[in-house]
Amino acid sequence: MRIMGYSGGVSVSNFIFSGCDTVELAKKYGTPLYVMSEDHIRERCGEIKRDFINKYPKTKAVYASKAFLTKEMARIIKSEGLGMDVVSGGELYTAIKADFPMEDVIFHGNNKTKDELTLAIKNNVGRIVVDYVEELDLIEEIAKEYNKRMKILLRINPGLDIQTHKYIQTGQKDSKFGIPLDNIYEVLEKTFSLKYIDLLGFHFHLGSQILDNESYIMAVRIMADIMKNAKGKYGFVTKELNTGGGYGIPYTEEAGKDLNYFTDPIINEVDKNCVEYNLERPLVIIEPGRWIVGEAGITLYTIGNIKKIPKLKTYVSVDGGMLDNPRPSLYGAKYQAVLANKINEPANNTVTIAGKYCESGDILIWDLRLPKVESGDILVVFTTGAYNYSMSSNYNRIPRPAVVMLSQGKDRVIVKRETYEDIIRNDI
Ligand SMILES: Cc1ncc(COP(=O)(O)O)c(C=O)c1O
Ligand SMILES: N[C@@H](CCCC[NH3+])C(=O)O
Repeated sequence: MRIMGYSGGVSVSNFIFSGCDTVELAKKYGTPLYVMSEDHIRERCGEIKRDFINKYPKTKAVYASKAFLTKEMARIIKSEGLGMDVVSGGELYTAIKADFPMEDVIFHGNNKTKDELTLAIKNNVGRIVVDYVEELDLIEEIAKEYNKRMKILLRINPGLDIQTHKYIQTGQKDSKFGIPLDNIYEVLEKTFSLKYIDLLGFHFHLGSQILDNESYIMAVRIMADIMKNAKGKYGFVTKELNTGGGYGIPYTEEAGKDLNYFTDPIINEVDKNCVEYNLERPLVIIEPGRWIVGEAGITLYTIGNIKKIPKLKTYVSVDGGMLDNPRPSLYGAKYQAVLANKINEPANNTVTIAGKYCESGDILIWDLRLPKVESGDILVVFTTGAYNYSMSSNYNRIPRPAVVMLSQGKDRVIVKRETYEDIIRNDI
């Protein structure tokens, strides 16, 4: 695997991440502990600016905040000059509270509630991405009430089955997301009839953890066709084309991909089609989430129970599991890990890393090669920056871990560890 941003490499005996000793972090903050590298996040944002925004005219990048969002993360994204994609009232509220510029926020969702849309419209979010025709009426009604004209994009379902886990595909025809190709013109006509809605263009999102770039090329062709027809039929000029996110990252054996691998073919295909159809090239937007934060995160655990089943398996239990990282149990996702305090010892043993929750499916890693494991060792699981903290839960009434941010060898807490009091806070 590619260990990006793990600057500092390996010390004498402990694993160093982003310039900090992970065993010391575990001692200082306790475990389980989410650890994020601000240096890595900023490196990724830098790559986006260098190889996309500054390389091509009329481009914009927004961070898909569902991957990992806290107020501090919103401040980092703001300072990097990227926009933000939110998908719920809670994500939007976090952005508001972090003073994120609202004109740079794009609001998505396949079933946004009236309250959520009202919050978005009152706060002047930059774009609402409309997922279904009736949503137009709801936006029109609220926008009229607040006397605002809302800028929108239409989310098109391109009907493409891409290669990724079934649960994280979104652009296939049989999906809850987006307007089916067959309904586009009826939705367009409805949009043009509304007074408080300003249509800027189209959006697609194919899915997540995509490792090829062909799917994006195919989707752009489909969108170009829509842009051509919208111009031909209605004289509508597409000003913005949002090509979604989904760029895959290495978890175990996969090869890491630079941003260019995805974005160059997207831009080339948009340019090519616009020339061919005689269309003005729209602003091209990308929405990566995982690619920005996935490899920026690790999780630290302390090893407890070691259960050896003779001639079968060794279960090594950690003090976290499916609550802080539901991806293995949801998607069969695979992770790589090492013992932070035995980084130079040979990995001669095969063990299965189990969580501490009351579910047999609470397994973090099957058949992991590790040095001789002892209770008290610190396990580092890599690539947990995306869709771990953001998908964590309180099952079994267990408090969520803290999140520590590392920057240039210094650590700071950006989310406090939950307490038992937090768990019962809203109980009556
Ligand atoms: C609309 C939209 N944009 C962007 C993303 C970001 O996806 P990823 O984190 O895979 O880049 C998602 C999540 O899949 C999404 O639903
Ligand atoms: N939660 C998913 C990604 C879904 C992205 C949202 N459409 C994952 O962990 O891979």
